[in-house]
Amino acid sequence: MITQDEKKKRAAEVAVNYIKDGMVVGLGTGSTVMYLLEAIARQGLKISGVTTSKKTSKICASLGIKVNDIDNVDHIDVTIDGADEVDVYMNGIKGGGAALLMEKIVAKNSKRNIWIVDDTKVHDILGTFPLPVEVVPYGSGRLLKKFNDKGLKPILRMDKNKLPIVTDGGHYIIDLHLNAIDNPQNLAEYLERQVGVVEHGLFLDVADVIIIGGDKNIIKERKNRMTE
Ligand SMILES: O=C[C@H](O)[C@H](O)[C@H](O)COP(=O)(O)O
Repeated sequence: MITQDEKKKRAAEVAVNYIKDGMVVGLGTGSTVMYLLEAIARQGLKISGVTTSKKTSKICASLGIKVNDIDNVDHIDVTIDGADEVDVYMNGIKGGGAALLMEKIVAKNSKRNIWIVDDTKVHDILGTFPLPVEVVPYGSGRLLKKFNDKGLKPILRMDKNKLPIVTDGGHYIIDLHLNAIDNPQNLAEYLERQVGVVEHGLFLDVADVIIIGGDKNIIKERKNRMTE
């Protein structure tokens, strides 16, 4: 049996083959993406990276990976990112590392999105992983109450000093402990209607390819991507 870290690494090692010299590549956030960044640096790939968090920018700087501002590139060829949970429809939950806002902006501006996960993250229905919702600090207490009244089991995410964690965008994160999300589309639409919600971690119809690292790697490809 291989470890979860080894599975993440395997997925990242497959994903790096989708990158070619000269590409503009969206670079996700998290421990799985860390393996990807190491592989990009090791192979000396000449890419222009568009990062999804301060953390990823910092790692790129330390590994010598060139980074460009999202507003200074005219397209993003492919974005490779991790995910916290994926379902059989290739939808997912992201934001466990509080980077969901920039991740969604980069993903939505990419020609192709590839996710790299280990096989422990694949479930029939989303919701095992608490759903992160990024909110404006002002009035976040009202949103907590509203979500609680609706039975969404919200918890404000805290740091080790018991202070609300603050995202790169200056917002808070409320995690919804739902266990099972029967209708992700409905929940996404409800959250998008709430004033004070900046973004949520439901990434529906975003991934074109999911590389699942495990004893045997699995590659899933979306056949018909819905366009907006
Ligand atoms: O906010 C963080 C991101 O959505 C990550 O991609 C996600 O949490 C997966 O991270 P990891 O690869 O560390 O499990």
